[in-house]
Amino acid sequence: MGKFQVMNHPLIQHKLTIIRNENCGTREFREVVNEIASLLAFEVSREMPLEDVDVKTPQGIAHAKQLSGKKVAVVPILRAGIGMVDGILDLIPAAKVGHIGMYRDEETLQPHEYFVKLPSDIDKRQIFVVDPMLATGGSAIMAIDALIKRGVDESNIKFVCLVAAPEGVKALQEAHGDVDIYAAALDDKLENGYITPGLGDAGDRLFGTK
Ligand SMILES: O=P(O)(O)OC[C@H]1O[C@H](OP(=O)(O)OP(=O)(O)O)[C@H](O)[C@@H]1O
Ligand SMILES: O=c1cc[nH]c(=O)[nH]1
Ligand SMILES: [Mg+2]
Repeated sequence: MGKFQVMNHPLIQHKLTIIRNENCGTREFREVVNEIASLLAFEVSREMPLEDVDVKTPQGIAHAKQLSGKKVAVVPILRAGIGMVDGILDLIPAAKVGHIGMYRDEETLQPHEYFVKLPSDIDKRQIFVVDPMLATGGSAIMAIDALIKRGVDESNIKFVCLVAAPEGVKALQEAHGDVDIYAAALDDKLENGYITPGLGDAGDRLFGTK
């Protein structure tokens, strides 16, 4: 069973407070989302496997460590997930980036897939699916369905978000039990499909629409 973890690092919590504020403008929102994404990637990457390696320094041989696990792919769920990509690439610059386009019907809250473009070796990579918001869970579930359809094993997927609703966590765990879920916060509830208190519409706040 995959785990659900709230990342309580003080810098993550402080920065999340900044973007929750309704007076935080587009420029600052965009900047701080990337900063939080970096910090989340730092925390999540603690679990990456290492192997021993000897390296010749100017002074001798160091018995050192290097990453030994799968190469990484970051897969943002469009649009809002794009806001987290640069922050993660700052930390894992060699990662490839796939995109899954998904919009939620405002009436039914059902997700609709409109774009999928992934690295050709996606099934061999450690995947971080990123989206600031896990609300009903529909978009995350459908995005992960799209990866599984292309040969990805659920256990190679980590879902990283900023704010999660209890309803979304439950739905995602029920649909994809082996996916680990990481969030900066677990909020109270959904109201009319929006996470409450949440931070509003992440896509609109990132891109200055509406
Ligand atoms: O868990 P869910 O109930 O599926 O809701 C979460 C989704 O809703 C938002 O995207 P939206 O559909 O607003 O599209 P956008 O990113 O293009 O703004 C958000 O970025 C998630 O993708
Ligand atoms: O609260 C929410 C729910 C879904 N999508 C958002 O951007 N915000
Ligand atoms: Mg979306």
